[in-house]
Amino acid sequence: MPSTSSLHGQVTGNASSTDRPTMHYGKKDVFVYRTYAKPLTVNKQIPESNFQERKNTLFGVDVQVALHGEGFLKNYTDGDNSTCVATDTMRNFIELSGGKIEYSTIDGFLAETAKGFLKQWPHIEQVDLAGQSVEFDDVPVEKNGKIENSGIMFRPRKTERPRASVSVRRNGDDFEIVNHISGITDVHLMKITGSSFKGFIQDEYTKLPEKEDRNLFIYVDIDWTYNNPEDGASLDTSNYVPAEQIRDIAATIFHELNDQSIQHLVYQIGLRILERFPQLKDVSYYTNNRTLSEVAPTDDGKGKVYTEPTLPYGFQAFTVTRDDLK
Ligand SMILES: O=c1[nH]c(=O)c2[nH]c(=O)[nH]c2[nH]1
Repeated sequence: MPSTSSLHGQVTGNASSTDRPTMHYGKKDVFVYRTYAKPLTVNKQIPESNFQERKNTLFGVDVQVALHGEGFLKNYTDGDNSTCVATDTMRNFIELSGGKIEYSTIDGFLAETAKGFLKQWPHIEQVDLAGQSVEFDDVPVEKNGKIENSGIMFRPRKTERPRASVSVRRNGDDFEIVNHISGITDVHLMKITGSSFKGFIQDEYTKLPEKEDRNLFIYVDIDWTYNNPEDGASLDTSNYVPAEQIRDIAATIFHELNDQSIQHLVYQIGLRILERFPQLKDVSYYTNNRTLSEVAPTDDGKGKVYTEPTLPYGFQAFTVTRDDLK
């Protein structure tokens, strides 16, 4: 089950031509930080977002790699390491790749790095790479009487981190992207009014009261795929959909919809995303319900006092596809 803290896209699956579907190995938590990477600029303005540019002055990513190939079998069966690429070597390769490629997205960095692995070691059949952004915000400081972004000083941020995963497979002399998912993790949004939850099954197990109006606090991970994986995973970003625009669509729909449940909300967000971006194939969610527990109304009658919700938390998973738009 995915969690809000896990790396995107588990690097598993049957990719080898052997009949050993689980044979793969690699390294996780390879951190790459690059200063002065290429900026990502917006391709299409949408009404829900004023996002213009991801400057990438400090680009950080937490990478996971896995290699597949029949050539690795003898490492297991014979203790013969002659084909073994040490996982420490993989780590070095990824870190150095961070400075060799002109990428502006995690997706582009991962896809090009995967191709680099296939070029460097001819017995590798497939490379899976997953990466989750390590986000830094430019810190506003006083400069000549005005508050402006520092440009050289940053503070880390734990939420709203773009992520991607790609699998690149050798196909003769060529390389083929066989899987690509783009996403954003840990979008945390709370709406203090304008959400309800009622009409659910009432039986001898039901304790939850119906709510005509509740606060709704969700942690959501959103992932999307492209009709053509090259649009999302190449260094040319002219058809790329920035995670910031997806995040802003989610917030706008949450704001404007009188949602009947989290299920109702995520479906509407998915429809809007697919409407705005025809190059996308589908949008998937994993939500976590962190709705605050109500303690009491305030004495002045204007507000309410809440406290943290207690375990366990509910979750929802759903994929909206182009068929849902019809
Ligand atoms: O939006 C919600 N969906 C549910 O399925 C659910 N179940 C629950 O207890 N609270 C909620 N809220």
